[in-house]
Amino acid sequence: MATFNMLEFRNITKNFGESVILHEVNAIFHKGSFHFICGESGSGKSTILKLINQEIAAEKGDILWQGQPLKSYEKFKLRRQIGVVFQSFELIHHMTVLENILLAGRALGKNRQALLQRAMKLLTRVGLNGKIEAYPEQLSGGQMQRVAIVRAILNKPLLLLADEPTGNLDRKAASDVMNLLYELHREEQMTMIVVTHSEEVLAQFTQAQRWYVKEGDFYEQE
Ligand SMILES: Nc1ncnc2c1ncn2[C@@H]1O[C@H](COP(=O)(O)OP(=O)(O)OP(=O)(O)O)[C@@H](O)[C@H]1O
Repeated sequence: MATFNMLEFRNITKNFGESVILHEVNAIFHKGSFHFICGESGSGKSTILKLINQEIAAEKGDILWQGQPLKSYEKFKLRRQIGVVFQSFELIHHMTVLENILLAGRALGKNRQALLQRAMKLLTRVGLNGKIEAYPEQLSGGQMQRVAIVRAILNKPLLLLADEPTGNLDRKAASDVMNLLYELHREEQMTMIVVTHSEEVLAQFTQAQRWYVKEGDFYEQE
């Protein structure tokens, strides 16, 4: 049987106008692994997540997902397989915690009862089962991010992308959210790629793989 890497960048070049963000970079992300993407502000960290999530396209090269060019997948299929968490939580303010979470599942056409069960299990797991009827504005930042994480993993994606998930949180909430992400990665065998520029976060997880984006290059720290 053919073997393939879960996610692979092959000779990817990405420019914005005259700025070269990535120049012929290669990278491999294995199934079940946990990665940080680091680098200075403006270096291209979010750009890498946006390329994986097909929000933007590369000028040159291929991104392979499960051995096939990412661009050959239908978007809705990728949405089931790749979850995303943002710095700004991106919750819908007029919807309750549970409605926010179920909306993502419904959009992907899954059975409501199964989704509800999974949502309740995850909300209990992240300590928010008492908040299902609350609205986002009634939650702390750390709680909002936990809701966003539950929403992103409701459909058991193979890969979770997180763009500065602790960027809007105080030190304690940031540490709790990062611990939660790492634990969920272990419990759900979910591959994760987390963008951060926080030295504190990096110091907390020395076991994770680190990638740096710098002046068009994208490389793994040995
Ligand atoms: N749609 C776009 N059009 C033009 N330039 C862009 C676009 N998106 C990003 N850029 C530029 O590309 C560079 C990399 O942006 P990116 O958001 O990936 O950086 P980053 O490393 O995530 O930064 P930060 O840590 O500040 O969030 C920046 O100089 C940015 O201004």
